Amino acid sequence: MSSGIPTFSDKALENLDKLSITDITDNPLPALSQTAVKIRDALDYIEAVKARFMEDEPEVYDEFLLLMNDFRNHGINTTGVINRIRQLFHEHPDLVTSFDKFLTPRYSAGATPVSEEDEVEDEESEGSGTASPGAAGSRAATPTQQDLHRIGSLSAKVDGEPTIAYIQRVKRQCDAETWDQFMAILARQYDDPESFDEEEMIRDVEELFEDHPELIPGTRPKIVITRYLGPEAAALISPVDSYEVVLWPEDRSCGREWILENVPGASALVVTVVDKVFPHEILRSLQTYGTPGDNLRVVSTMSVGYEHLDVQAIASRGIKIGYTPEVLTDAVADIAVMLALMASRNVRETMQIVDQGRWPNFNWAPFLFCGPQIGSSPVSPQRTVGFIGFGRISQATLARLIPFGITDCLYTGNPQNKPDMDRDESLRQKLGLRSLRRVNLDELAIESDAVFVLAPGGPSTYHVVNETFLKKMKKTSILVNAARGSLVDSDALAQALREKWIWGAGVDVVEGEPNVTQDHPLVKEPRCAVIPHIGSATTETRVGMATLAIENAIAVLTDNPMPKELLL
Ligand SMILES: O=CC(=O)O
Repeated sequence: MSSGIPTFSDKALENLDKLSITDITDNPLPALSQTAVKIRDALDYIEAVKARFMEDEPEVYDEFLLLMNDFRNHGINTTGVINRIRQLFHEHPDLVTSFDKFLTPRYSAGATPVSEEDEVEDEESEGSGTASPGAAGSRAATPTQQDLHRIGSLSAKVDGEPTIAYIQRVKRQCDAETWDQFMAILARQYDDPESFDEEEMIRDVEELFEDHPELIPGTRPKIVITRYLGPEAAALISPVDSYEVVLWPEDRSCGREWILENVPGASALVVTVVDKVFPHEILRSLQTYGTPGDNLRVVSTMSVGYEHLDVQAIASRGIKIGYTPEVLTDAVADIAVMLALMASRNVRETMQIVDQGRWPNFNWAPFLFCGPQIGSSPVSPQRTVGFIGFGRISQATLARLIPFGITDCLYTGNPQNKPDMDRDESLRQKLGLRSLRRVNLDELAIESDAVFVLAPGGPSTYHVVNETFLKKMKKTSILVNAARGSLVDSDALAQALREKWIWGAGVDVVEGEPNVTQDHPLVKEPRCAVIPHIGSATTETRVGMATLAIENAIAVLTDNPMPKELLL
């Protein structure tokens, strides 16, 4: 069938007890009752619509779900829903055809819009009994309008959470026996529609999920957010009230106690780069609630770096991790260039002259405060930049430096990854560089006029810039760190500046931050421009990061692919 909705033999219309989500989604079915087939057809249809539209036209899928909900709540009648489906899917005739299979012959007979008279007549003749097993007869597994009402029934009860997502959540979070009991409760409404009592069904489901309160229909997945992330991000969570949002209300870091108190029962945890308390404590805290990771499905950080997360521990519990690469590339590349200029042009020291009111007594002299020019010039026709790490941010920084007159580029890469000569050659040509080469750390230190540290933190890059490295650098060179403090040995850098092994430094990150005070060795060095980790701090970038962090979390909760999942 073109719709992707399978048909079933009569033999398959048996044995409701054997129904499970595996039957519904994964395997050829051994034997299904008529009721089970109907449920499955409805779910399959919703899944097919979702697959068709979710990626490129999510609004069509949303509209379809709303339509089903409206129908279920009698906000629209059968004629209305049929006509709207035909409009909505007018470019997808297979979906219209599949939908017709849910209808009685009267409605499905033609593709032309149906009239109000048809509606009245049909509802009179159909009554409520057509969904009962006894009425299956020749129409076998074809659900009726009544069944269509029921497609929406679950979604209404889960407070806006799409039916499929709710059912998949139940499947994921309960054992096989509970799942079978759940399906049996749902199937009752199909088997005996006349005495079906919705309140009773909800009560039974509530009782069934006594130990899993988050699965009770109407109980929304809980999202814990450690900081208000601005109106754009907030708008992503609030419109349908699909989530129970627990938000730290103050404009300062929430601290570990607050996270530990609130994370039990949460399905998603959204954090920032300053929330360093997990995962050990959090996972321990979850143990008091249930098996760690049972409820918590995603940790989403509003940062590209993830050294504050024990990613291995989180991932090993099946919890997904979201992060925010790309959106901050430009902002961090801007800061890297700024720090390079600040370091080479003595900005820290010269601004202090003004700040301290010493300008009036400042004795101008031809070479006072002169630093190395960042780009090439007739006096120094070659200028080489070196990048420790050559990812997106390094490449964006390099592109920004080209107009200054950079002539050559060196970089070090992750030893696990092979050099990509073709990529390097095409980048070299594109940027008009004389050379662009991957080298080892020694060569990079020796040859570069400016070294940019832009690699991820963590054990494999710990103190790559140390005394040995700094001693190899040119006396006129500068060092910029806009990555993570842990890559640079602060004491060695302070000594290098003090003893003039290198010219200057600019750092946005310092090991041990934010505990960096006036007596920190780097702060005491006038040739070191220190700024407090503001690399991504443009309004546009932070909005992008905040919304991406929330989108990552919501994607997991709605069983969609995460826009930016950290894959280990
Ligand atoms: O440092 C900032 C980030 O990791 O996003």
